[in-house]
Amino acid sequence: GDFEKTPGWLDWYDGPTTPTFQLPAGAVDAHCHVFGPGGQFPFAPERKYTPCDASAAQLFALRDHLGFARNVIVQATCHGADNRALVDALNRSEGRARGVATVRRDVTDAQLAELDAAGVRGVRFNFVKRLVDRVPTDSLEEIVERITPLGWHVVIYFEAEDLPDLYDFFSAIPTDVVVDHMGRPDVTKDPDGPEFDLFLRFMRENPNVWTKVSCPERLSVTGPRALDGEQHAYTDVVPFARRVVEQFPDRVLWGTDWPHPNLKDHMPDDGLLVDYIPQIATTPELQRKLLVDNPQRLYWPEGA
Ligand SMILES: O=C(O)/C=C(\C=C(/O)C(=O)O)C(=O)O
Repeated sequence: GDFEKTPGWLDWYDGPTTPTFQLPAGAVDAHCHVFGPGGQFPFAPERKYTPCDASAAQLFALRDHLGFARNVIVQATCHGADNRALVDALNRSEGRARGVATVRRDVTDAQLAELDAAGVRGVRFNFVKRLVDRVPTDSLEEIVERITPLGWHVVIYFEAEDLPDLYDFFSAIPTDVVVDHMGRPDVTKDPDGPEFDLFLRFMRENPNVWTKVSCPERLSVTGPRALDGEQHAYTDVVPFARRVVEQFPDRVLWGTDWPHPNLKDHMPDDGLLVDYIPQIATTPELQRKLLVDNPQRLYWPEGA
């Protein structure tokens, strides 16, 4: 059916510039989504927003335009635990995409096997209250038990204020754990202050924990322009992301987050977002780890 977009919805940026920054060969966009198309893959009744359509073909066209070789496609909450759009995109990717799904505790072994065969390599646990209703921890623990034999990992999306309460639960997850967007730090705080140090301590104490250093456009308070007018500079986010890349160079990932759900005040040009990367990964070696080696090790461990 036709789905009315959430009022004020910002569609993804049409006609992104060609990045100035030359992505290294084999670069992976390790965090992106597909939405519907709603006529073919209906959005979930329990969703908390209704997006525009954003197809696999459009995602792969952006991949090629920006110079990425591969994608990791993450199930968006607007599709709930209905992973059909994700599986369809993986099937269309000719082996160039892997997936992170959303499952419920009653998922069957056959369904897990089907997701694994399509290229799913992890599940996502979302704790952002504006996106999902809270899932009881015992359900999540049961899902972890079910996916561990598959060699899958757990992607977690939470807000920094919730990390203290979730710290022990996250630290007990036995698989690899990938944090979306650094756990959304409050970038008005001191990057060397106690709030961000809790996240850095979480990474120090748990060598199985990785993080995406993506989505400056979600975290920035100063906005896309630097004082000198440079676009997509997100200068208040850079110190946080640089610290993570330099302290944990082998456990960081990056993604465009296309098609950028729930942005309110501006829609980034994905070409300029790619140009942001050298500000947070400042050497070719760090860029290769962030964009090639790390996502390859986690999502294509079998090799190229
Ligand atoms: O795309 C992101 O990573 C961020 C958001 C949304 C989702 O992840 C989703 O709906 O699955 C958000 O902060 O609204």
